[in-house]
Amino acid sequence: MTIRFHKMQGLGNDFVVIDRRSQDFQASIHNVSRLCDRRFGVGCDQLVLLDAPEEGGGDVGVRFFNPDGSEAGACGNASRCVAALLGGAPVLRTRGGLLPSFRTESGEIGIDMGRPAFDWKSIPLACEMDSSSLPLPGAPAACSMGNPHATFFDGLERAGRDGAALERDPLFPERANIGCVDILDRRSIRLRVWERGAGLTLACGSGACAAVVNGVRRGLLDRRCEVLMDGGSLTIAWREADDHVLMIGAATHVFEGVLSRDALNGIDDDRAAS
Ligand SMILES: N[C@H](CCC[C@H](N)C(=O)O)C(=O)O
Repeated sequence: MTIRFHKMQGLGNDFVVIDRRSQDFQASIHNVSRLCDRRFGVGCDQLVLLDAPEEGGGDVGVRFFNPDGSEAGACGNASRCVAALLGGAPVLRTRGGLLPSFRTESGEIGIDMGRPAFDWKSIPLACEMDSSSLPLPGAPAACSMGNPHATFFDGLERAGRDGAALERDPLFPERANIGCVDILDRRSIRLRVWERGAGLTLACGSGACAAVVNGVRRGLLDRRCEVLMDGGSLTIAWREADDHVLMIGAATHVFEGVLSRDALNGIDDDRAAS
């Protein structure tokens, strides 16, 4: 038995996409971590599963899993890859909500990432507090884009230096993605993200959305920004009319593959992640 997959990347943030509308795949913690492993499996920053939309609406159900087996409610770069893979302008049903997609004249892919959330219970944070400035060194701002993000505005270095500890700070009961910003001007920033359950990546789409939103909240950025990351750049616009965040950037299909189920041994592992 084998499993067909697509390998895709958005600004070097790379994904394995498995369409479960035509084949079985159980997203056990073991299977996810083995498949994401760059030596024992295919290797990727996140595993992306496509399912029938069912009652949730949208054209396709999309779920995102980190290499540690944890599930993420949002994944911006992977959402653009799924939209590119399916063609047209599909509406993705994610745990973070329904995400419409579109294609620009230049061939880039846009995703409406919906509204950010700032209240402590939605992010979530450990207790009630002002999420625009957390009681941590560097006073980050926090928000949810369907997944939790903390954004620091004092340079890129913290991501690699303190990301692992900050991801698991008790302030974040579901952990957090840690974004570190170097402001170039009000309409352009550099960003590096230590991703929850994945570590440093070359780019983070939901992290780019969170960085712009948090920068606007802090009076540091305009609502439309170019976000430059190690793997490439995204255009982010936080629309005033409806509070939605639009993300536009590249998405690339790298190859199609066939995975031997032997590679996953324990495929029917009963520790199902979902
Ligand atoms: N690479 C993704 C973010 C993954 C978020 C995941 N690490 C989480 O647990 O929230 C992106 O482009 O938005």
